Amino acid sequence: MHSFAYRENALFTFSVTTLAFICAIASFSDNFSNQTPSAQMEVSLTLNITARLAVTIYLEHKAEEMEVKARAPGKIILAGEHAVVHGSTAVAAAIDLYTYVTLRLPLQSAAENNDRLTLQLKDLSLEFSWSVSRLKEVIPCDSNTSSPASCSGDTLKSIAVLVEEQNIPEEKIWLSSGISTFLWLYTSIRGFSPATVIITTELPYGSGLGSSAAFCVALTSALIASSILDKTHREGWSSLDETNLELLNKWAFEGEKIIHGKPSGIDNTVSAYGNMIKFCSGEITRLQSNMPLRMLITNTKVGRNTKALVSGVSERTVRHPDAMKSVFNAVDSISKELAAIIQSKDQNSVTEKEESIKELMEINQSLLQSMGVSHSSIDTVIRTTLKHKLTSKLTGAGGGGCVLTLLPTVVSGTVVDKVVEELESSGFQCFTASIGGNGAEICF
Ligand SMILES: Nc1ncnc2c1ncn2[C@@H]1O[C@H](COP(=O)(O)OP(=O)(O)OP(=O)(O)O)[C@@H](O)[C@H]1O
Ligand SMILES: C[C@@](O)(CCO)CC(=O)[O-]
Ligand SMILES: [Mg+2]
Repeated sequence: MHSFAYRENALFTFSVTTLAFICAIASFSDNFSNQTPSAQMEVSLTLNITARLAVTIYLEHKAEEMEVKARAPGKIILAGEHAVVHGSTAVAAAIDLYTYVTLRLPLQSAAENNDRLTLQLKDLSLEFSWSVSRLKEVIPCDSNTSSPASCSGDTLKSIAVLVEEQNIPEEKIWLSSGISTFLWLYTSIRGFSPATVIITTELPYGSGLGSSAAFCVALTSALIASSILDKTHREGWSSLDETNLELLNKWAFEGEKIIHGKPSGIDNTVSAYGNMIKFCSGEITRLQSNMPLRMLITNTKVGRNTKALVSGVSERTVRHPDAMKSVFNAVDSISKELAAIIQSKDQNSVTEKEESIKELMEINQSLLQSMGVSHSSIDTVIRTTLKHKLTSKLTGAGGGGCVLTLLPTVVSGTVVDKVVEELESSGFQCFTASIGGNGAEICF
């Protein structure tokens, strides 16, 4: 297991460094005054470096645990939600609201005194904890695979027993799928080992901004980062390399399957890779926006659940396959056109491009309505913004949740303030977020 290798490695380096340090001190006292100034400088430098290394490694060795942090962004879907599950193209962008994961792994001696896996959801003041032996007893061993695999129905049932034992408060029962996903991802990637995992998020839960994907991506990033051997301390956040990004995206997709049932993969992909993407049947095209894109995000605060909404659309598709096929085809065209406009370098004025985007959003919203995923709260936001000549569409799974309103460059701050005031007086919550930022990042 990684923590063992890490400790052994640290011990070895510690011994070698200490030896070098002692030798350096000995040579310092005997010969230092007889050396040339440049040789004296070299000895001082060696002493300095070895001393620092020894202290760092001593502290690391003395530390009882190793800590890795990761974060992953939420997203907005500009066009194509739901239809993307049925093979249409969709366009999504990362936003600068993140889910953060801190993974604390006890080193070997401390692990002997602590055999628990603990999950802390800090924003909700909730903590869940299992003994490692209980996890081993209940979760089948075949779930511990080194490459991304789906969680079988039987394993999920076993995990559900472990979640039930935690007596989640009734009003927070919607967390069950997230906690099952946590247990599946953790035990699959790190096996049955003790740890404390702390989660905080800036994203509203279950509101269309990809809280489930950001949770899966951030958690997987931290788990994968814990097995990267080069843990040289770096300032701030850094991205993962392409191989690890691909790996974590596959795991996060498996996690999303537990929460969503039948995800398209767009949410975990945009959270992992960041920026703006065009996505169709697993194929990712990274988009380079060539125009300013400002969106107001309104959270209707109407709770909903992506899994139920996605399966509602699938049921409608089974009942009316031909009609729904036409709907999905229309959405596919909308997404492709939108991606082309955003990327276009032609001389069309920004205003013209914004007019086209506005219309595409309107058509997309009508098609989402025909899929049965809109909601009266979404209609209220659309009507309110339309009074100010602004266009809105739902984003994510709909059924409540968040709504996007395009803010064209010509729209003044006064108009935006008025719209926000009106929306907030209806009990909604408005915010803006920067679009197209970084994807998953880690920090040691
Ligand atoms: N920080 C978190 N900690 C634990 N579980 C989480 C967290 N964030 C999301 N979840 C899980 O994800 C579920 C919400 O996912 P859901 O897909 O329904 O909404 P969403 O991802 O916010 O919206 P959308 O899928 O439309 O973008 C929650 O009920 C919970 O189980
Ligand atoms: C509704 C949906 O299209 C987007 C949810 O953000 C589901 C998915 O693509 O997995
Ligand atoms: Mg989701």
